[in-house]
Amino acid sequence: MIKLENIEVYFHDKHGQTVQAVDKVNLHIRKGEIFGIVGYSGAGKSTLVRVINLLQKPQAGSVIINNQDLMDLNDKQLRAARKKIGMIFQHFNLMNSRTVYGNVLYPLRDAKLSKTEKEQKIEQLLSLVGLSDKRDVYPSQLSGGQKQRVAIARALANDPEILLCDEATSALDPKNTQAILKLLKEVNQKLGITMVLITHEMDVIKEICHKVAVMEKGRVIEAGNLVDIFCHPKHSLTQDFIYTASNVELAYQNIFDHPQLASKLQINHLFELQYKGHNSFSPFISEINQRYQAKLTILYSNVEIIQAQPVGRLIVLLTSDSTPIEVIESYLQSQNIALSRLHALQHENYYSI
Ligand SMILES: Nc1ncnc2c1ncn2[C@@H]1O[C@H](COP(=O)(O)OP(=O)(O)OP(=O)(O)O)[C@@H](O)[C@H]1O
Repeated sequence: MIKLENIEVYFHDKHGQTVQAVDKVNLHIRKGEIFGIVGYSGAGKSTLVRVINLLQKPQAGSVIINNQDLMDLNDKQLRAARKKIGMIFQHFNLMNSRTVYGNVLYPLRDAKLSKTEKEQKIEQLLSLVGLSDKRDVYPSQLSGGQKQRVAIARALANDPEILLCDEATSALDPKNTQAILKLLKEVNQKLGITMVLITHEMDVIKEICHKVAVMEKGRVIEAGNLVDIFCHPKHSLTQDFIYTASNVELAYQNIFDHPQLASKLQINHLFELQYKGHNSFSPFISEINQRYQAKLTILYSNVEIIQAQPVGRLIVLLTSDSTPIEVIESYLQSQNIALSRLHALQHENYYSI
C-alpha cells in the first residue's frame, strides 16, 4: 500500500550547514496496518511522515501509494491523491472561528455532495468520534481530547485510505491518550484505514500498532512486527524504548538503589527472564524448584498484552545449592523462556555494587 524507497530529505540550517533529516529510508506499510514510527526528538519522524503525502518533497527516493509514485503526479493529480490521505497533528490544527460542524465541513467544501448528504456525512463522523452533542460548539469550548476527536472526524471526511498521525496524543493526559488510541483502533478496524503513527513514546506504539520502525539520526535502525521487536530488540536504542515503556529501567534503578537489597545481591545470580504467548501459562517457577531445587526470588515482574499476546518480563535472583545455574538456564531456554544473566559490566549501575 505505502512503499517508501530510498527516501532522502536534506535541510539547510541558518548557518548554511546541511542537515540530513531522512537518510535512505525504505519502508513498506501494508493495507490495513497500524504502523508506528518511534524515535527521539530530531530523529526525522515528522519529516518522514510528511513525505508520505508530499507535504515534504524528498530530494531523492520514491513515494509509492497503491502502486503509484506520487513524485510523478502533476499538481492536480497530487491534490486528488492527497484527499485519500488524512492527517492529524499534536496541536489539532482546528479553525477556532468555526464550530465543530464547520471544522468537519471544511474539507468537504469541494466535494460533489448535496447539502443534505454533507450534513448526513458530518453527523455520521461526529457520532463515530463520540461528539454528536458538540456539533455547534467552538474549539475553545472543548477539551484536548475532544479537539483531537474533531480533528479525526475532519481527517476522515473525504473517506481517506490512509491516516497519518503526527504525535496525535503527545499533548493529551494519560486518560485522553488512551481514549484517542482506542478510537484510532476502532477507526482502523471499522473502516480498514491504514495508519501511520509517529511518536516518541513506545507506550503509544505498544497500545495499538501492528508493526514498528525505530528511527535514529534520519535512519530506520530496526523495523518489524511489534511482538518480535518487543521481545527481541536488536538495537540498544530499541531496548531503551522498551525498557522505559515497561518500567524495566526504573525497576533496575530501584533494585540497585535500595540499600538493603543492593548489599545482598549476588550479581551473577541476577537474571532477566522473558516469555510470551502460551509460555505465560506454564508454571515454570515451581517446575525448576521441583527439578533442581532452584530458588527464585522475584524482584520485578510485568506482564502485558501486546497484539493480544501476553508478554512477560521478570527480574529474578536465581540460586540452587544442588544444580549448576547453567543447567537451569538450559532448561528454561528449552521451554522458550529467554534468559539473560546480568553481568556486572552490562550496566554501569551494576558495576558500582
Ligand atoms: N524546515 C527545516 N529546516 C531545517 N531543519 C529542519 C527542518 N525541519 C526539520 N529539520 C531538522 O531535521 C531533523 C529532523 O527533524 P524532525 O522534525 O523530522 O524530527 P522528529 O523526529 O520529528 O523530531 P520532533 O519529535 O522533535 O519533531 C532535525 O535535526 C531538525 O532540526
